[in-house]
Amino acid sequence: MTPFAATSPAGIVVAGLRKRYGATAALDGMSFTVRPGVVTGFVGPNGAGKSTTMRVILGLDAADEGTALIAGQPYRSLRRPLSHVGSLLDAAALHPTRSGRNHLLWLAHSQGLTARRVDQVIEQVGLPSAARRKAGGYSLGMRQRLGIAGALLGDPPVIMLDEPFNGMDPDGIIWLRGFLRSLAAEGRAVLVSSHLMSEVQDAADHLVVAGRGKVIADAAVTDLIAAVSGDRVALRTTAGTQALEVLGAAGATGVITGPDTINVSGLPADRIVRLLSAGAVPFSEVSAHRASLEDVYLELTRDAVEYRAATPTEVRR
Ligand SMILES: Nc1ncnc2c1ncn2[C@@H]1O[C@H](COP(=O)(O)OP(=O)(O)OP(=O)(O)O)[C@@H](O)[C@H]1O
Repeated sequence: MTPFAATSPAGIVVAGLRKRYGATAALDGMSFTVRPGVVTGFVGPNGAGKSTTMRVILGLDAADEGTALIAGQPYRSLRRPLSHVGSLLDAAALHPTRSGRNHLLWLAHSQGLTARRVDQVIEQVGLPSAARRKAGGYSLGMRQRLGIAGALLGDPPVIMLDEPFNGMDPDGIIWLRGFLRSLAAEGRAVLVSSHLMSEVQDAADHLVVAGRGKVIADAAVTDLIAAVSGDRVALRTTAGTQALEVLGAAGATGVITGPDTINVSGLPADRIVRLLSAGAVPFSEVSAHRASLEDVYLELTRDAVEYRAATPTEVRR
């Protein structure tokens, strides 16, 4: 191994990418890192700059400013690129009269890879029964699987998939989540984009949330959920006034949300239980509020959505 290879960072490092298309700033300082052994979800509303970032990483588009490196090198200087990074950008980009297997053979031969490797990846993505049929007749879900097989051909340490859940049925989605996790468990750096948070749920360990060409959050999924959940605790009690008095005296604030429900902030759930018990205040439930990934996404992207349908009130105005 050369000293350069030994010291170059693994995975993907994107730093300060800027790109304009006329008046549109598609990328406005996009920066993040995709680490080995981790599935990084790349999410954000339509037009956030996810596809442009991926195209720049793959050298298909040039940035006006900034750098995008794979294992410390720009894509264009990688020798035998399929063995460094596997990608799926557009599942529809297929020769319709060629079979799925022939499509992969053509890709493999261009990189000095064997037919045996082609059959291995077909097996891995669950496509053996369809591999010899014309790709033009494939459903979008099957095209996604074929595209993922192509990304795996060179057994690369970095995998990058743009909207791979698109068009997949529920079984396919469950399969892909597990598959992405297994690729990361083998030590690969996996970047997967989606404009739907629900798709990357249970697949990504880390999230890069993009909006208007830059990163608006970059954190572990568990940290993001904790931050958006806040310290709210849901309390169910028939003695609301008494509960508010006891908890208020200990520094908490409460908002009555229903006939026997209160949202409490400022104290952890176990302390609330102890205080209510000590004050002989009856209660039937105390539960820490846990935000869903969907809540996290909506909270973070509220100001970054480029195309939002007018609400009925806005229409009436
Ligand atoms: N070739 C192009 N010519 C002009 N504008 C472009 C081009 N490619 C992207 N854009 C614009 O750049 C911005 C970012 O687009 P991009 O496709 O990267 O976003 P995205 O996050 O991938 O969105 P989506 O989820 O819709 O694919 C958008 O405003 C888009 O209209």
